[in-house]
Amino acid sequence: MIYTVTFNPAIDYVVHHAQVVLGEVNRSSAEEIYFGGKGINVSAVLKELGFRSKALGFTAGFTGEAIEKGVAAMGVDADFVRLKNGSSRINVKINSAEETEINCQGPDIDSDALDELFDKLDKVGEGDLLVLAGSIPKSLPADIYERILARISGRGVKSAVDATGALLMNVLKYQPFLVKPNNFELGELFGVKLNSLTDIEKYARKLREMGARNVLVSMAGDGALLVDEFDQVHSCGVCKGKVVNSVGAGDSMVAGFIAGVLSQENSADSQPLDYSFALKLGTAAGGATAFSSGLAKKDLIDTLIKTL
Ligand SMILES: Nc1ncnc2c1ncn2[C@@H]1O[C@H](COP(=O)(O)OP(=O)(O)O)[C@@H](O)[C@H]1O
Ligand SMILES: O=P(O)(O)OC[C@H]1O[C@](O)(COP(=O)(O)O)[C@@H](O)[C@@H]1O
Repeated sequence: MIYTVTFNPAIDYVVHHAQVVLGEVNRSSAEEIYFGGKGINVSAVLKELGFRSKALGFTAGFTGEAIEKGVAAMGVDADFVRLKNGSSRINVKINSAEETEINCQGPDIDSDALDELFDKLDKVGEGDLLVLAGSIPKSLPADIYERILARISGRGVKSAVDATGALLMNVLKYQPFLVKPNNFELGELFGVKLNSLTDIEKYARKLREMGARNVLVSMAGDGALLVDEFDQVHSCGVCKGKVVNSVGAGDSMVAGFIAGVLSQENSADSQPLDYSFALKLGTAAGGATAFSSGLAKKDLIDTLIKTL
C-alpha cells in the first residue's frame, strides 16, 4: 500500500487576473477551487495512474471538512486526523502573466493529534511506500519527518520526501528512496545559487552522498535531472503544450515517478529498474498538470509520455 502524509492540506484558490497591481483593488476574471496539499495531490495523480493510496494528514474547521469531501469526491481513500481548533488553510494562487502563490501557515497540531497520526503510521509495514510531502505548521519542530522515518525504520518501508530546508535535510540519514527538490530548493539547501546543469548535478549528488537513494531535481519549464540509486544521471526536457496552471506539477512528477518505479517492480520480468522510464512518466504527469486547470488526467499523461 502507498500512504501519503500531508501535514498541511489546503484549499487552493486559483485567481485569474491579467495583471495584479500591488496597493490597488484588483478584480479577478475567474476563480477556481481545488483541494490539495502536496501528499493529497500525489494521491490524486497516483489514482489517475492506477495506483491506490491512502491519504493521511490533518484537517481542521470548515475548510478541513471541505477538503475531506473534495478528496473523497476525487476517489482518493483518506484517513485524516481532525484537529479540534483552527481551520485548514486556503492557499491563494494568482494566475497572471506569471504565477504567484501565497501559501499560508495552517492550523497548529497538538500532541494528541500527532499521537493519532503516529498510531495510524504504525500500520505501515513491509513493502509499503510512505510519501511525506509539503510544509508543516510552525507549531511543529523541523525534525518531525525525521521522527516518522525513525519510527518506521527497519520495517521494510520505502519513503519519498518532498520538503524543503531542514525538514528535508534531517531525513537523509534514513536513506529515503526519493527526494524531489526543485532547482531553487536544492540551492537553498546548500546556501548557493545554482546556475548550470553541472551545478545542479553536483548538489544532487551531494544529497545522494548524504543518504538519499534517488534525487530528482525538477526545473519547471526547463525539465528535470535525476541522479538514480546506481549513481547514473538522467535528464529529461519537458513536454510541449500551453501552460494553464502549473500548481501541482511537482507533486504530479513525484506521483508519476513513483508509478513508473512501481509498475516495473510489479511486472513479471526481472529486468533492472529503468529509471529513465520513471523520469519520463514523472515528466509527462508534471506536464499534464501544467497544461490543465486542475491536476493531470490519465489520457493527457498517456498522450504526453509518447512524445518524450
Ligand atoms: N511550464 C512547463 N512546461 C512543461 N512542463 C512543465 C512546466 N512546468 C512544470 N512542468 C513539468 O513538471 C515538473 C515539475 O515542475 P516544477 O515546477 O519544477 O515542480 P515544483 O512545483 O515542485 O517546483 C517539471 O520538471 C516539468 O516536467
Ligand atoms: O505545503 P506547502 O509547501 O506550503 O505547499 C502546498 C501547496 O503546494 C501544492 O501542493 C502544489 O505543489 P507543487 O506546485 O510544488 O506541486 C498546492 O496544492 C499547495 O497549495
